[in-house]
Amino acid sequence: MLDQWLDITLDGTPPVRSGVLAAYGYTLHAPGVVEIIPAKQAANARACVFSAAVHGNETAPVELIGELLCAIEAGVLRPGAPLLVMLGNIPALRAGVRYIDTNLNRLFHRGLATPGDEPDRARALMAQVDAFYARHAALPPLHYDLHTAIRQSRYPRFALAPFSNAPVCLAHWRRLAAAGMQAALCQHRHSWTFSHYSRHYHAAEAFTLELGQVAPFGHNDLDALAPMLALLKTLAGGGTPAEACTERMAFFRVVQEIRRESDDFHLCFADDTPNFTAFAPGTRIAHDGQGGDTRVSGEPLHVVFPNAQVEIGARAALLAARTMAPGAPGK
Ligand SMILES: O=C(O)CCC(=O)N[C@@H](CCC(=O)O)C(=O)O
Ligand SMILES: [Zn+2]
Repeated sequence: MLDQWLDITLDGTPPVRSGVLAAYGYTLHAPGVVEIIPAKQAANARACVFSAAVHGNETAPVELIGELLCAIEAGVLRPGAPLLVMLGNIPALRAGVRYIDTNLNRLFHRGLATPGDEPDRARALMAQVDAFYARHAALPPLHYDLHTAIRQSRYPRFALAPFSNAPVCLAHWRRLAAAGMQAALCQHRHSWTFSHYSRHYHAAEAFTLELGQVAPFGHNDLDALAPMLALLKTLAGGGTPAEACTERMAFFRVVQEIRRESDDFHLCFADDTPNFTAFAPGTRIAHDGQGGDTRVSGEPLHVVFPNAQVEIGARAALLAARTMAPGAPGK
């Protein structure tokens, strides 16, 4: 069943809703939401949420989670931790597009009152996460929301830490370094993404993980993601993840968010500029008919997720400053 989970989700016709095997039980709680409960919970187990396809055209994370579920189904991986696997935007996944009406990854807020299919899906996903963490309240909560980026990147694999007053534990960064993440970006304010939801409302170890560039199914470089798959398997098995020195990663903090305020908006650099490209102080980055010009001030800043085509009022780019690696000598 688990190895056909993507097909079942896309067809919308699950043959069975739950099952019990020797090593684990599973329950389909909702379309695209499956929970795996180990027969024997490991001592180091965390309550693990792995989500993918919050943007429907980001296929590498779906393939990666498919590999994980196949390993469990084949008996190669014995679950040792409760695991909630979620596919975010199923209609967008079917259509191979980022979203249908609005960006699902801006809607994860308990006060969300907007009507519509994507807001309804955000409410359903938030409720599933709440119920899962409540069922496993004795375990540390963890949420990896897996994505791929629209553009090329100077660091193809990078982690975003949602805004929080509590710093990220050094061990969490060290795990991501061992899993092949090449950079980290700490958000400077609430952003109402799915990983932010778990961090903000559940104090989970939560990250958005960018795992390369958007590509159609079958065109993703899963070899580059082998260390990340190993981390997902270790967490699902309830094991102790490998750690590596944080100096392997480049660290950044967001200092400014550029929003598109009007139709008359453009970015002042080439469309193929990779994520994390640095711009010197004084450089004009964006022009908006309503908001005016945005220029780099103070220190060189690195542009991340530039996208002039976003909805009016939405984030069109982040500007980030380089910081020291946490735990590096001298810190
Ligand atoms: O490449 C892009 O422009 C967007 C890739 C993407 O979907 N990124 C996430 C990041 C979430 C966060 O800011 O934590 C998003 O934009 O939702
Ligand atoms: Zn995404």
